[in-house]
Amino acid sequence: MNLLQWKLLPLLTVIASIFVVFYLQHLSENKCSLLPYKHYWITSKRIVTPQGVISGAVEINEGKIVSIVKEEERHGKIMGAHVVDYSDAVVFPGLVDIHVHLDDPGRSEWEGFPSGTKAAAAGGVTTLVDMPLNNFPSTVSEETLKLKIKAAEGRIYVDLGFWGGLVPENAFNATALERLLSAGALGLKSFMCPSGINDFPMTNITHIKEGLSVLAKYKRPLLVHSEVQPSSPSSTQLEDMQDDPRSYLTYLATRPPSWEEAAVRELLTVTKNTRPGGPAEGAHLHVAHLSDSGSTLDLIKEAKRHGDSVSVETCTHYLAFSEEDIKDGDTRFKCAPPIRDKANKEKLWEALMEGHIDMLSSDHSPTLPELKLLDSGDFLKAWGGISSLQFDLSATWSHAKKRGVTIEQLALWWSERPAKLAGLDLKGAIAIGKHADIVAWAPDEEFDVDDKFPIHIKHPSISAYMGMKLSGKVLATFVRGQLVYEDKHAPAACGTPILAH
Ligand SMILES: NC(=O)N[C@H]1NC(=O)NC1=O
Ligand SMILES: [Zn+2]
Ligand SMILES: [Zn+2]
Repeated sequence: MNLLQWKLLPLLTVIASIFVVFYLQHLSENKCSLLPYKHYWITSKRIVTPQGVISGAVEINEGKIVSIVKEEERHGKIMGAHVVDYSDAVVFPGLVDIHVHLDDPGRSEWEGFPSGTKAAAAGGVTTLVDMPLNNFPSTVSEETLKLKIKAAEGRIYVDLGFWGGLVPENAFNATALERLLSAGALGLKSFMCPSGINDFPMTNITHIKEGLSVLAKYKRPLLVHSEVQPSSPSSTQLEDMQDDPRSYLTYLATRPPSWEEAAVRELLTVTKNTRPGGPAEGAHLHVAHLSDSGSTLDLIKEAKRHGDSVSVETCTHYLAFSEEDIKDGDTRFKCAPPIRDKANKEKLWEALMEGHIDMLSSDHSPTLPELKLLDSGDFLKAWGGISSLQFDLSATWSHAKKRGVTIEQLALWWSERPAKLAGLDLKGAIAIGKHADIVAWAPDEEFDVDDKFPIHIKHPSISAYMGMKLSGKVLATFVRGQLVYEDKHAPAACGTPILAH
């Protein structure tokens, strides 16, 4: 018995210590990141900084960028340090997508925070700003914003900010708007036409004027869905209602460019107030998802020349597709304002490259596949909204590179300017002191978006990008220094809600 004890005891001690070591390792494992360290360097021959593309190294410590060195200055500096080398791949500021509908809480079966933010991480998008509608209840008060922040807790894989809603119910109630802004909404969003969601009613220009005067105090923007439905529909629109609802042209004719033009014309009567010395100085008006590159854009250019504080975004789908590509019945492409013809698309690209369109967004607005009515292909009844979030970067790059767009321009449109609009000082650039929000991607690598491709949005079948070949493959995504995606996601959802103060 004694002898047995003497033999067993050391064996038991060894087994126990193995367990202890494993347990401690497990405890110290950082579930937020696929990297085991917090202080390291990222190296690449193509690092995109606001001062240009450099070959060199970026030092990251405790979630922030602490130094950036060029190749020729690098020697010795990173000896003995942890290095993640991306060689020829592009090291780019993480994308800031200021226009997404994640539908959480309340309609998370449409998308939801976990799948939406996982798709973002897989696509190189490190910050999202969620729209106040399609979730339920709509985010139009301090209380409803708090519900959203609570729903995001422990369920987001990238950082997430929130727009509040400007609706008739709160537009004349400055106290309610102030409470919503004080609770952290980065700005407000309103619609000048029916939003498609009953609990988010449209605003008129008086509501918008009131909203701007409150926003001026907070120096935060108002984003507007700028389409106005004429009070009496034109004869062509009435005829079109009897046309084939499966035809894309039928749908296109129901929302002509004149809707966008009429909305912007009205908006510009109040943006005068945002000029220096004006009654709404400090407020800013942002035209969401411009599709019309004609008269609507001309009006915006003129307002900018006069010193109005205005900006405008267009979306990936207006740059990637045109009316000519859309097959009858393919309601995956239904959105508002609609995707117009090829000549319009080319003019949007020109306007971007000339600096008249300031930035890009996805307007990722998914729903349940049943509501896209893919079986009947009825463009008039199907849900309007494009599912694209994971392919923001690759889809824009695939088309941009054919037009001689530089990688620095892409960073301006997708990171720096949207971060600035949303007031996110620590986001949007690879620069010392900023959050280490970074995406490494291979600009020449092509891939097919098909059933074999890991798509993370909840309903891949309704994505407009299914079946496409894209270039610009995302290799790795870092949020505040945490490697959140590299072929797989980090185990834990460690994105943080971003609240304005
Ligand atoms: N409610 C909603 O998401 N609407 C969006 N969908 C779309 O195509 N345009 C929008 O504004
Ligand atoms: Zn909209
Ligand atoms: Zn939208």
